[in-house]
Amino acid sequence: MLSVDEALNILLDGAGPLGEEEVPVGDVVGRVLSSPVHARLTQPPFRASAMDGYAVQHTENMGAGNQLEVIGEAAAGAPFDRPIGPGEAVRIFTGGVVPEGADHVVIQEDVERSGDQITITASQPKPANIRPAGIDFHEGDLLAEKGVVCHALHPSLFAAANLPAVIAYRRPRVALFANGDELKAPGSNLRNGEIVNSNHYSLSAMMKNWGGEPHYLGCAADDPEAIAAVLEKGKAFDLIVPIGGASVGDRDFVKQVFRDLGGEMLFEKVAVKPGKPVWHGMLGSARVVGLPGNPASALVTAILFIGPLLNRMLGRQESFVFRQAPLTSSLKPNGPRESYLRAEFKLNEAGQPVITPAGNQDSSLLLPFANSNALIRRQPHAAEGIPGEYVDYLPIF
Ligand SMILES: Nc1nc2c(c(=O)[nH]1)N[C@H]1C(S)=C(S)[C@@H](COP(=O)(O)OP(=O)(O)OC[C@H]3O[C@@H](n4cnc5c(N)ncnc54)[C@H](O)[C@@H]3O)O[C@H]1N2
Ligand code: MOO
Repeated sequence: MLSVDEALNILLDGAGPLGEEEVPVGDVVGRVLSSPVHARLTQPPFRASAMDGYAVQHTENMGAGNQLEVIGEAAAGAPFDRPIGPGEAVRIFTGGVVPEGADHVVIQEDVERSGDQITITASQPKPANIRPAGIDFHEGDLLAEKGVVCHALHPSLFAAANLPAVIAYRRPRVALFANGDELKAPGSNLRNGEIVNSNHYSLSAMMKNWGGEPHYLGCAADDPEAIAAVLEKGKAFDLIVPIGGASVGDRDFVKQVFRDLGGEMLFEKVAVKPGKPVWHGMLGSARVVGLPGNPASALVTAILFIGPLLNRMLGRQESFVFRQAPLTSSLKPNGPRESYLRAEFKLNEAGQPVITPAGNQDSSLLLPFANSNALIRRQPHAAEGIPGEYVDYLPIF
């Protein structure tokens, strides 16, 4: 059986970005830039007042008792269009254009005004309260590199640089479908043997977080024709993710139908626990990653395989960064598969990082997974783990 690394190498071989598109700045959060973004203007575009007050020419020993004549007003968006000279002042507001000739703004708290006369009431030791043009960035400056994943600060940064849109990699379109006669929608009256169809909800949420565009194509019955129909639909997508029917049961038809449709199988099993039946192939131009039906198996294999694949399809190269923390409880010796244990990472009462594996690691369980924020990685045949021993873990959620 392939190791996780061997399977990842096959899966990621040849995977790369899918194309580019223009994205309005308001929608860039989570998108990956496909080219560097440069400022289209200098910000601020002019010398701007940082305070409400009076723009003046600063003089040595300027301070209490100095009188100046107010010759006009400069509000934000409405500049005063003449230069000012010694002894003159222009009423100015925060964000207003500082008139030519002025190099200082006396804040209004330091001034008494009487008609068009102001008298300064406090020492003004040096020129202040003016933001030079371009203090934030200049036209042409690099705002964000190619490959950056935009976060909540980028929309305002790009907008402030006068950019209505930027160019990002197209999001991979993912078709996912469930299959199984026993699966019913949430809220159904379940008969004996039926369970709720739940995997695609969290899988879709994770794929969205990884930058993909998930489309749920529904739940196919355990019937080759139904599965063929949904796989055919999936061919129009970048990635097809069948959920369940991956194993060896008589009614696990997905892989057989995939082959009958001309699919090329690239691997069928991985030495990983949970998730051994995860499989991968090509159907036309669509990549296919088949996930096992057990919920924890589906979600762990999605983290291990679909996350990195979407990352590559978005032009990114990063791989997992494992961290280390000491165990709070013991672990049984590991079997022959690389294992990923649902676990909670936290700081203990002494403020030290610790990690606690969930008590039950059965691959059908969702509740302990939902209460976890990490996966502990155990190598094949790892010896018993003892409390205090450092283990590798992958932060999730
Ligand atoms: N003889 C063997 N039996 C099994 C093997 C094996 O190697 N030999 N592998 C086991 C492993 S490991 C796993 S994992 C499971 C996975 O099997 P399948 O991918 O074929 O999954 P199903 O049989 O379709 O379903 C398994 C389980 O999960 C439930 N399920 C399926 N889809 C959903 C869904 N969308 N939402 C919620 N729950 C779902 C399904 O009802 C079953 O209970 O096979 C072992 N067997
Ligand atoms: O690998 Mo299965 O996912 O062990 O239950």
